[in-house]
Amino acid sequence: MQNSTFGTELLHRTLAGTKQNPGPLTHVSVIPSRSATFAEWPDWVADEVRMALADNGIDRPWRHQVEAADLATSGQHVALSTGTASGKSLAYQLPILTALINDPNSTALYLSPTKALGADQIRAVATTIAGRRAFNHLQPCAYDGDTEPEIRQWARAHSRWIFTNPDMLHIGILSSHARWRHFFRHLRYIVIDESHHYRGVFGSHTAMVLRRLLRISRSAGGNPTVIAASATAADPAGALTRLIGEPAVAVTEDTSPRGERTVALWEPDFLPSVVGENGAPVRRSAGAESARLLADFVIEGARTLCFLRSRRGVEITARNARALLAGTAPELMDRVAAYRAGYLADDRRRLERAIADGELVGVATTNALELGVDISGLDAVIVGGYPGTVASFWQQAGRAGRQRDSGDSLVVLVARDDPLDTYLVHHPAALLDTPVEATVTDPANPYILAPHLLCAASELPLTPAEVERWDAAGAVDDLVAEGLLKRRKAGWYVAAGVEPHGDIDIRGGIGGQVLIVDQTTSRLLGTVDAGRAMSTVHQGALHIHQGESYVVDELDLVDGLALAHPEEPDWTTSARETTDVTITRILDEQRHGPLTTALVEVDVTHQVVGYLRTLISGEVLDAVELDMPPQTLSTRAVMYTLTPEALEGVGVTVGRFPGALHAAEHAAIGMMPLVATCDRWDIGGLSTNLHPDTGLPTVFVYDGYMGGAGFADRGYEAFGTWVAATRDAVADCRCETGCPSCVQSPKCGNGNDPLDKDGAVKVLSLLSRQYLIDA
Ligand SMILES: Nc1ncnc2c1ncn2[C@@H]1O[C@H](COP(=O)(O)OP(=O)(O)OP(=O)(O)O)[C@@H](O)[C@H]1O
Repeated sequence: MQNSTFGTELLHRTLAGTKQNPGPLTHVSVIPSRSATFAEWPDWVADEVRMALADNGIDRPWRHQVEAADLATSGQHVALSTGTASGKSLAYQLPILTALINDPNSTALYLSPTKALGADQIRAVATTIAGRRAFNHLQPCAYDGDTEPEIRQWARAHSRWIFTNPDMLHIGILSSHARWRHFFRHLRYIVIDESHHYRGVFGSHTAMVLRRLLRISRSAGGNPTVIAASATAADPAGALTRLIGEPAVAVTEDTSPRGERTVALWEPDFLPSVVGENGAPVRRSAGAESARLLADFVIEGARTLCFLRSRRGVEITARNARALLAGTAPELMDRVAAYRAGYLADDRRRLERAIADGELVGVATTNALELGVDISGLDAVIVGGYPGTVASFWQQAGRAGRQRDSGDSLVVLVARDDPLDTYLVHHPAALLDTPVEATVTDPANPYILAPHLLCAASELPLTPAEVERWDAAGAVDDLVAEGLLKRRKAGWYVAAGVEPHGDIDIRGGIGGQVLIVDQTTSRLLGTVDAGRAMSTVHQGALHIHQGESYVVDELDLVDGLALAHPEEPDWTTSARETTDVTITRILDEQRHGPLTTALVEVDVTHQVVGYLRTLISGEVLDAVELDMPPQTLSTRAVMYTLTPEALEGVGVTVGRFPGALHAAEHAAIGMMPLVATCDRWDIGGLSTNLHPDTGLPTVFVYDGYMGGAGFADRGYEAFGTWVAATRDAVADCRCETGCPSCVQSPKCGNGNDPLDKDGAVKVLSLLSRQYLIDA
């Protein structure tokens, strides 16, 4: 192991208590500390701004802050991509505050993916300008779903810096842009904070909302410059360009100071007496292992944040850590708490203060604390389960370090029972030396584009130049044919009576919605995309809402209602569904000897046939049958075929085709997030030893959204990297015949049967070899 440092010492002391053989630690790296590089204040920065910052303890800017601010001031859209707590806020505050002082009419718009982050940023700005007359007329104000109607009216009339989110921008601002005309005419800057969050379907919707924002502002006479901030973005300039549809430049060199950071990768052991599906072994859960580490770190006096993927996981981990402390250090029990979205704002603020001033030593949290909230300077971060993207991992890791004492810190990633987690803890370079993944968006998806075209046309007539720029001619023709758009001299208008804004749920996905209602109180708990309702809120499904759990009593597809009641069972549910795929169009195809890969349009027909109930330990309680109608999804898929001869040539006999292809498909789905910014629940798959459209053994991996979300396209582009990593993940797993860490899938329609782990390694090796030979 490396030099004795804060992180490695803390690890050593923690490991002293584990008996596992081989030990849980699969890798340790030490990232050295770095000192700050300062720059001079640019001449254009208003004196009042400089003085306000100095009073807030900022005497000199770091170089990257000035670089980004200079670019924005010169009118270039800029993406600032530097580490967590590297002062990205200052980089946009400098040009905005200066512009707002110099031009008493100018305005600014701040967008964040969550309301909590927006609230945090307003507080930061309010603190900076508090008590200074020069800033009296700024009136920064939140404008989101929580803002009272009177305040909204006031904000429209008086605020020069509005803090909102893409949802509100779409439904509450662009839809009534005439009332915002003065604001848009003088709009100088748009901030897109945490811009890597705009990915997949949400990102594609947001991309269209931003294009609409820019056109409305320009038509009102404004000419805003976009400043995007993200702790971690691959190709930040390209990502921002894709998001706003206009050229952007990037600043990526982080010049803020940082303490030494030790990163450890940790794989929990198998549980000796627990049996999973089809007799597979089960590892100790990432939550249970994280609770143990959290308790250990707290005993060592290390201020620790522990990130878990679910709200339920957060509650259980905090409870388990406290239970462990009850036995060894009861005086520390009250210094461990849970934090997640869904708590009341006051409770959250209280917890944030308690974390900041050290009253709380250990906190289990969801990614609610990953975004922006200015909490840093902690000693350790436990990441309980890979958060899905390299970007999120670094964002969470970045909560430790800097500010306090030496700023040295320890970050531990605890693997979950999942092929991607297994792969990463055994291939540290894929996590630690890899640039973060490119965000995937697909605003050209006709199911996303068409409703936004209607919104755009209802806001201002669509011009031929815009239709061309948005590559929307086909979609516009379809909308005209449906009678929703009308062509007139000045462009396209919406037909009378069409009110398109309310039909788009920019986070929910595509298509209609099913309402989830607590039938004991008639309270609306939330909504789910109609296409996903049968697999997520079927009768008997466990539904978690803001940390409270509910069990669904009835799913009424005709009325679009799922009726549930509160219940805290000790099991979770996962739907089992059967799937058929038909190829409707081949978009691109490549032949590599016996292997053919293709990007295709497909119709996927699903039928939910039942669900499994699984105990928190991973043990399967039972399987329940359901009788549900089939439904069809038109989407895009990446697919491959192999000839039977090639499969037999690598030792997979005909009888083993189904198990080998099925296992290879599951693992590939689990590994897709490595190359595309998606979750395994965003995609689905099908494998068959003989597909009617190809006449060959075939595997499909498709986007789980109408029209696709761009994931299959990424899988097709990055096919070589994706299958090679999948092969390694399966081959490296220490189980004998397959487990959830490699080839079992938590949502398999066939109960994870048949699965042939050895066959999958042979198939994946063949794919990898063939693809490389002929690439
Ligand atoms: N030039 C500077 N000199 C000293 N401190 C600074 C400087 N710039 C920013 N800071 C401080 O660094 C801390 C982190 O800044 P900030 O929250 O803006 O970072 P961020 O990059 O936006 O964080 P996140 O990744 O959480 O969005 C704040 O406490 C801020 O006051």
